[in-house]
Amino acid sequence: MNQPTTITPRAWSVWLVGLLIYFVAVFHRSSLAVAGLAATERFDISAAQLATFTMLQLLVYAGMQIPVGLLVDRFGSRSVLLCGLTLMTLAQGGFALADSYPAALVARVFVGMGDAMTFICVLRLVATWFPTRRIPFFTQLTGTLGQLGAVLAAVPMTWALGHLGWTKAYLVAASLGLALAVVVLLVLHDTPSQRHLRGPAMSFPAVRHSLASSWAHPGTRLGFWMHFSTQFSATALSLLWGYPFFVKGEHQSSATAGALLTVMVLAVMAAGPTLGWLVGAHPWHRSTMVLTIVAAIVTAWTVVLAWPGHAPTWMLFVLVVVVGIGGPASMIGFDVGRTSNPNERLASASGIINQGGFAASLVLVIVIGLVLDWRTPGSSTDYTPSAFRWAMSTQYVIWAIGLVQVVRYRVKTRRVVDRDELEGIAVRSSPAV
Ligand SMILES: N[C@@H](Cc1c[nH]cn1)C(=O)NCC(=O)O
Repeated sequence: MNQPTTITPRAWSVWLVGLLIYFVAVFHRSSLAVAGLAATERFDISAAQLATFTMLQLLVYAGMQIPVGLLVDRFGSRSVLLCGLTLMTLAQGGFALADSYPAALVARVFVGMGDAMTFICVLRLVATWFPTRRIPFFTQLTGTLGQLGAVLAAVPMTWALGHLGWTKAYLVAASLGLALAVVVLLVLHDTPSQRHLRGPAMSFPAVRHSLASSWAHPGTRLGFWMHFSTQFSATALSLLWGYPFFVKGEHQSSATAGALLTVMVLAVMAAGPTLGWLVGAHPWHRSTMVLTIVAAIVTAWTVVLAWPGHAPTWMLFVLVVVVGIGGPASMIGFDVGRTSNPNERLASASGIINQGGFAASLVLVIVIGLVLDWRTPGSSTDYTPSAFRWAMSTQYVIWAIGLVQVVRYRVKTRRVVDRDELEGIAVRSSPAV
């Protein structure tokens, strides 16, 4: 399959449809964040049971990445995207109608599964439909614009829950998927010349060989550890702990806590395209960019956590901007995976890499909860600033592991990658290393 040399109108339409589906997936994934109070009342559950929704979703998402990557390499993006969209739509419909906690948990598991089938498919479409030198930019743009789904989940969903009630609000959300499925059927082709791209049949030895070959390349491991090190802080803050940390740990008002989380999304928007351009122009320095960004995140957290009393509001804004940049920085991992694997292993390599950040986020979300409970007397959830300081400091362990691994695999990858060839990739057409 030849790489296109220009961006055709069909490439734009395929990308827009893929982006819309990813946007809807981020919307569904985040749609519980503003419904916490309504959920505790509807299902009569505690804060810990509410947090279980988020953990379960992250667990399913991370656990599905490798199987989904293999499915995309075997059946193509179009088929897997349709399957994911159908799952998300049905599951969100089920969540709308669920009236017990177990039923709601089952629905969230399937939302997580459908969500897990989205991003890797879109990455594969970008890598197939766009000229090689444009891939890093459009990959970043996809990740960045998709995050707007979280904004849609915050504002209109709050309105819908207040005005339409739980069932109607979630049913309307679910119906987005029906319209999109029709668009996928009409518009989306796996490649410029094929509606469906089918890879070789999957036998157990073939799957094992393909995964082992991807993992054996130090570039795939470098991508994994890059993704692992960069995004967990932003994910843990945006999905669960940001609001309580700012309000209870840093004595900010609810309005300021909301503004801080919104600014984090704006930082993602601003940083994504810039990083996409930088990665396309300087592929040899991708790991240096990641190391610099992680160092900045660690520094910002250290200033906030070491500040006597609670940190000033301006410093918290600096924190969310720097932490937010970690989201787009994690996308650099996919680019390293792309230039380290042949096309037929691209999606499964992306699946391996995508596990990194979500596994780290899941561990952090759980550990923060455990440390908060440990540092708070009795069974109260009235967490103190000191308890939050302990809990947030656990991130240092994850950063330390991630940074050591990024440095190790950067050295190993640079040994097997030819710099001229890699930088040539930015202007020629065939991914090689
Ligand atoms: N790091 C995210 C994407 C991102 C881009 N900018 C901020 N976040 C990622 O890995 N995404 C996968 C997904 O399914 O969302």
